[in-house]
Amino acid sequence: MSEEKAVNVPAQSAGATLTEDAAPGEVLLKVTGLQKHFPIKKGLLQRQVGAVRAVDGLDFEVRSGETLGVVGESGCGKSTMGRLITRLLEPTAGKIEFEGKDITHLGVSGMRPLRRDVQMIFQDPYSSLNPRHTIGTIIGAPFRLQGVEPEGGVKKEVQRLLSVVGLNPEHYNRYPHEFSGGQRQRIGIARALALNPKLVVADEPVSALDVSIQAQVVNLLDDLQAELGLTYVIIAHDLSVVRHVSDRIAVMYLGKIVELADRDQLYRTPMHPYTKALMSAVPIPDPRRRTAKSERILLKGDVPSPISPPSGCRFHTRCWKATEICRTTEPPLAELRPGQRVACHHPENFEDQQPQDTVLLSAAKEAAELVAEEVLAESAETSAAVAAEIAKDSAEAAGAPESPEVSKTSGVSKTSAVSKTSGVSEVSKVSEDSGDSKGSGASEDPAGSTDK
Ligand SMILES: Nc1ncnc2c1ncn2[C@@H]1O[C@H](COP(=O)(O)OP(=O)(O)OP(=O)(O)O)[C@@H](O)[C@H]1O
Repeated sequence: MSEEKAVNVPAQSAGATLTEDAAPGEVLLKVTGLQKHFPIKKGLLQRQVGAVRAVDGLDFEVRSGETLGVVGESGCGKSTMGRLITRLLEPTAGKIEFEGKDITHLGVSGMRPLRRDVQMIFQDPYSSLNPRHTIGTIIGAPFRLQGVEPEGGVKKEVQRLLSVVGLNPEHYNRYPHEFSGGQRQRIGIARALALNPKLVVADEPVSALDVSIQAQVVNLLDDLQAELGLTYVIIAHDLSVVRHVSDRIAVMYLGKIVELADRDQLYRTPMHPYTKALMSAVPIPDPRRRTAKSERILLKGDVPSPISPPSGCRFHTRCWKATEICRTTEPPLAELRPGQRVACHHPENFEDQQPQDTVLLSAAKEAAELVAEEVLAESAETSAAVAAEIAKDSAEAAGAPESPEVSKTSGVSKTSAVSKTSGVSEVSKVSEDSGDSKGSGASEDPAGSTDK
């Protein structure tokens, strides 16, 4: 029996309450200037000699009822961010507000009510469940810790939660090792839902699971959200998981958000070169498009160390568009389009923000060798087209005669975009065929039949 069957969510029992406080769309969580620097200590006196700048100034909001996806390469600070907003870690600086209340430095007693409202689902369903406890004990633990007595008793409520996540309530007395990976993650989800939270932070909830099981757990999370009005922050290392579940997506690079946009906008017109590179690594499911020679951007080298991140734009050491200003000046996370914020001097699919800066850094020239020529040509074309459209719009809005304005503005951007990119194209030779860069074996859930 596959787990698929189990993805139905029974109606809530009379005793259970739905999240009612924040109306859908209202800001539930607000993060401002959030930082976490882990000190590096050395010597007998344990003197601080530096710091790992895991999270280095995040600003974002999570609205009630939405799913915010957070993506980025390993080590960019996603998990640290998740632990900060659930207050499992103390921030170095910045502010976290939950339902309008400042929770940044709440103590143990102040945190008690918040522990009910904000829950976390962890990546590894094998190590996050105590092997010596029955699943009844594991899922019932939050009630005991919070001193909550659910209507009908803990056992009844745990059994209800088991059926909510698609597991057999009769398996209350079984141990974690008797379940498959997908089922264990369902147990983790049931535990997270026990206290009827408002915000659930899921840190790589499916990356430890087989591909076939991943979709089932993602569907379960989706169904639970619709049924219970949950708000999610879902952390993943690539875009293939979050693209199906997120309303908005934040792309992180070296402790910072480089792009934050509505999901569809991000997929249609990514603006940060790093987003574009991440997207080009996602396998294309459409077999007709698979055969076409698709552009794939291979980023050169590893993510730089968060102990001493690069100056200016942190991505400049791996970006094929980087110019001098990228090395010296950090671009702000600016809303260049409604619903799309990006931190880039030379964004994709948009007017160049620093058109006067056309000389490529040598690192950019090297990176360009890894970027397919088609990507560079397309990038120049779309940037020029968008620039022309923006110029046209603003000319129309100003009521000015169209042609002189348009030709002037688009001319500037077009020249800069083309010259910059054509400079790159000269050194770009590589054109990659599409192909899966990731993927674990798509084997069946070994113990799927223990479900029912
Ligand atoms: N407790 C800690 N002490 C020191 N450094 C830490 C600690 N926790 C995380 N880091 C460092 O902070 C940086 C960000 O780590 P984090 O786990 O948040 O990244 P991530 O994007 O979630 O990566 P992954 O997907 O591999 O978990 C990494 O360089 C990591 O080594």
